[in-house]
Amino acid sequence: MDHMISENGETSAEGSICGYDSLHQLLSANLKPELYQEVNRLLLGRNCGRSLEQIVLPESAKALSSKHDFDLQAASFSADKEQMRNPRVVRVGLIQNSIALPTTAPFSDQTRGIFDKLKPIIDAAGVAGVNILCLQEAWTMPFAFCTRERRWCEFAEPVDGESTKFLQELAKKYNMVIVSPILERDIDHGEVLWNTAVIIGNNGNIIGKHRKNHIPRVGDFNESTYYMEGDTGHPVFETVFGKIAVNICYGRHHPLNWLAFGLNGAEIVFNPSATVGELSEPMWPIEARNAAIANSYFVGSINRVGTEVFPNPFTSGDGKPQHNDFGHFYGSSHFSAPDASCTPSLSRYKDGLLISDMDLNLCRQYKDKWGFRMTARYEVYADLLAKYIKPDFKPQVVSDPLLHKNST
Ligand SMILES: NC(=O)NCCC(=O)O
Repeated sequence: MDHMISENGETSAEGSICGYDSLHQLLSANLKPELYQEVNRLLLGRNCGRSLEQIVLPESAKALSSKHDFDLQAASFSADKEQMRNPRVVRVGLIQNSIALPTTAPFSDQTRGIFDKLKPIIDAAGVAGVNILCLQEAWTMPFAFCTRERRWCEFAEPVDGESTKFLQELAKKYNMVIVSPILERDIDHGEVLWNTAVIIGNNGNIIGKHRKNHIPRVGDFNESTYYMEGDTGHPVFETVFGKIAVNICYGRHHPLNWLAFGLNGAEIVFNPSATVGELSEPMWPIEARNAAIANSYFVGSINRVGTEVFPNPFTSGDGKPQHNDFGHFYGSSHFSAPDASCTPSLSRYKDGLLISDMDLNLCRQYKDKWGFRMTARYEVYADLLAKYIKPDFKPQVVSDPLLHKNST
């Protein structure tokens, strides 16, 4: 197969951009092995000259992936052995998927179709011994927020609704923490909607929830039509497997959002997302990795896959023609680590489960090595931000006096 990339990155009729499935697959298919190894070292970080250690998965997980046609990948991050602490290795999973039925199907069938599609993938995570699993943003529904139509609100459900009940069973069965990002309907507070991640404990209990902090106002991401900025702060959930947090989708563009989860002690931050190629693909591998480095924690990035077509056309408010779809959700879910290493990404097109073993001791090891927390000088920035939010704030700009002399 020819592996050239078209200039505009357009999707070909076969549904793949000139036939490549992921950046790493593109590079490995086109570079000489010694060059690929060097590119890998730079792209994937410190482990990867030696390549990430492989995880041997049980045949039962592999069989589920073949039978139900989803991508199954696994890789392990390494950490140094310590004298005073035992390793704290946890197995973490990310699931990316396309929707199951057309957006014109009855809504309950659409949700049920996604449950049925995800069940074997979650089973695969379970039999593979995953301890913490995260699903994609608004996983129970098509990403209909582009439309601004009210009817898609019907997909919203309470934190203890149908999808939570479905996952509680599986969490209990597999002794697995599950992070479930849904469109939430807060029945007790006037039926208000939120973009929420429900944290389900390994005993099937609900540990808590987090509501998306930053709402996009870009392209067709008309999410402010549906819900408001979250009111839950930056909670870190202490689970039996480690301290986790959730930075939902567009929150990844806000370094202070990442920082806040870090200040609260997160060891793994999940970024369940829904984003499309034209808008964000070049940013995708950079932002999560940067957050993991800057905050000395692991990041799990998840994006849905496929193109979702809606019955009524909508515009992007940019003078371009109306259209019925958002563009291509490019998948590419992956993990990043505090030492700047990351896993190869899942496919741009296919449903998938990515599994990674990570020793959470690496977080402290990298705090000790780089001292970012010690050198951060938070008080300087606290002072600047306190001034910035005041109406009388004046930016600290020192102008060249000649600049103004010359212009008069
Ligand atoms: N779901 C969501 O917040 N998408 C916004 C687009 C982006 O952040 O790439």
